[in-house]
Amino acid sequence: MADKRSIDLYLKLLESGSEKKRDIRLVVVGKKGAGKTSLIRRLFGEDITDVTSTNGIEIHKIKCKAMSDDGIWNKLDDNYEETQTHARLFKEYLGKLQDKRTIKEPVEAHIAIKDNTPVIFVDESKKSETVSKQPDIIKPPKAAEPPKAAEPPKAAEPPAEHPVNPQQSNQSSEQAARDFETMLTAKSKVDVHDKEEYATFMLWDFAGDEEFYHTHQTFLSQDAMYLVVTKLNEADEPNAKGNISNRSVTLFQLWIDSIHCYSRLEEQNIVSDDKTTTSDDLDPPVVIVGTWKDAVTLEADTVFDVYKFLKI
Ligand SMILES: Nc1nc2c(ncn2[C@@H]2O[C@H](COP(=O)(O)OP(=O)(O)OP(=O)(O)O)[C@@H](O)[C@H]2O)c(=O)[nH]1
Ligand SMILES: [Mg+2]
Repeated sequence: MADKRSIDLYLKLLESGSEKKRDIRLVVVGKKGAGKTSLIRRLFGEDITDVTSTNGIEIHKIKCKAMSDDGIWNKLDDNYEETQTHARLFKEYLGKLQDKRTIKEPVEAHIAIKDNTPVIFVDESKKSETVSKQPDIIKPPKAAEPPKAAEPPKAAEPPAEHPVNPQQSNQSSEQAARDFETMLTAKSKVDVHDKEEYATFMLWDFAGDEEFYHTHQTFLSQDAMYLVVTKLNEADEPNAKGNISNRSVTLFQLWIDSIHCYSRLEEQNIVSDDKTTTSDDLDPPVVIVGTWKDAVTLEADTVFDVYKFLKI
């Protein structure tokens, strides 16, 4: 809800928890016409006959569900977004409920309600503190029956219901709990025992046009992986070998340098007993893809020498 109270509450809740970000970004860069879009289409198993030059950046988003154990990532269908949001909310909500129930045993969770006040779960141990801090909260009367022995928390169970003032009970708390449960379990079929993690795989297909280059800098970051695509057949252009003035090769070098401006790991000097060696591990990771192999006329070794010269 967009009222002021809800927004404040929402912002507080945002600060109260955290989760691992599992999104992956793969950025594909290289000279115009190098075959970036064709490569991506091939990777997606799509047709490449109608590929046209990319304008700006084309972003592909693929929703994945990752098995944490075997590392296999599965593509999800279109309604993933809502399910994922609900799963995130619901797991957090359940975690909080379970904490309340298991910290103190037996736990007697009450729902303190006040009109225009968010639902607050008060546990016995903190009752006095909570009540004194929030004097306006109406404490529900104690249940006639003795509190139940602590049970293992059940998955989709709403907060325990206690005999409370009918005016209160009919209002926000129960309704909210019911709505919440319905929304999360019935509609989106969230499996709360689901141990899998969700992530979005984003593939950025950059335009190779040199006019776009200065804007590309804005989008390069260390939290990505890169594919640098280069036309192998242009390595045999005049002066290519050992000559940085070859346009194709220069642009290739430009991309490698630009990406590594964001390097997280400085080149490390590893000192061992007898010698000092240098680690070439650079972050972010870059995969080099040679395209137009079918059009290469030089020997493979000669092409390799051109790129070797660049000391990448
Ligand atoms: N012969 C040959 N043609 C290719 C190869 N890869 C791509 N092409 C062709 O090269 C042209 C340009 O390919 P794109 O995939 O649009 O290249 P791009 O790097 O995305 O180009 P921009 O988006 O303009 O930067 C298309 O006509 C492709 O069919 C290849 O390996 N061999
Ligand atoms: Mg393209």
